[in-house]
Amino acid sequence: MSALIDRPYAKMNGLGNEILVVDLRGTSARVTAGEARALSARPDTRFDQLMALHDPLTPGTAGFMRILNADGSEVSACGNGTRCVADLLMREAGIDALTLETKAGLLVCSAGGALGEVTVDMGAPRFGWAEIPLEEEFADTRTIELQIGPIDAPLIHSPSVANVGNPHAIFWVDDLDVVDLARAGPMLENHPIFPERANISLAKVTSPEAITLKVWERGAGLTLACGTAACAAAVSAARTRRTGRDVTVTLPGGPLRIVWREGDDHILMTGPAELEHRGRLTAEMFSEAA
Ligand SMILES: N[C@@H](CCC[C@H](N)C(=O)O)C(=O)O
Repeated sequence: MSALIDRPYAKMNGLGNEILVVDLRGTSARVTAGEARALSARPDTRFDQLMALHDPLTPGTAGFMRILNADGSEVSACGNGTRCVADLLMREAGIDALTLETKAGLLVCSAGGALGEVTVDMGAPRFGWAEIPLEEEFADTRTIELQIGPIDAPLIHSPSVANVGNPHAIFWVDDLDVVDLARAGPMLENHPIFPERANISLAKVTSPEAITLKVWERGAGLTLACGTAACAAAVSAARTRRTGRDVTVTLPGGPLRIVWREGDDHILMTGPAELEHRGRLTAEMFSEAA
């Protein structure tokens, strides 16, 4: 019998990135990989990322978030999911700022930008090859040479890589449809250079303030938006002098504003969070969980 039965959930989205928030505060329950896959396979609880909300670990924070991808893998960061949880908790408490905690650290969140938008301080990016992590040493991760399959090699190559709480590879292109990301994504996500796999993006710089982006997410596949990919693309574009440090990143689901702040190097991500419906988890939802 699942320990999750009768726990409240909120089905949300951040620019179409499907987020399921499961409230486990006040319990010692933990979502297993099999339970996550079972929930993701259902139309009412389908998600790209599940945000399991636990009691705070650090005093002064609003909660600890365990993050699971649709394939059941646990990860350290999810930008769109963080905005969704922050929005839910700020509305619940009638406040306009709070701090959430993940395996990657503390995230300061505030109601900001346009009405209904949330800003998250995603912290400072990391660029060292071992921090991404990469399998072998690269002195400069602004551009790395990758051996890619014969079909895609002439079309996409030499990505920038960054860790913004999770690993990302950004391929710079003139045309976001130059390769079929649904086909190339799984091969690149599992490329031997990425020992923990990676999120894979195609990025087109359209002005010094604007990037368009398509993302193949590790553990979730093609999604309508990925907040951390937008952050990774923005900092990589600024590092390679393609843009300035304040950009709009437009994903299939819509735009995010990303500011890479001078001084402390922190990335500020601003965008919407939308509540679709609420419910309670039932035994039937886990009948086929492995
Ligand atoms: N959609 C998320 C990223 C979720 C985690 C990612 N798939 C990973 O495995 O690192 C976002 O909005 O950042």
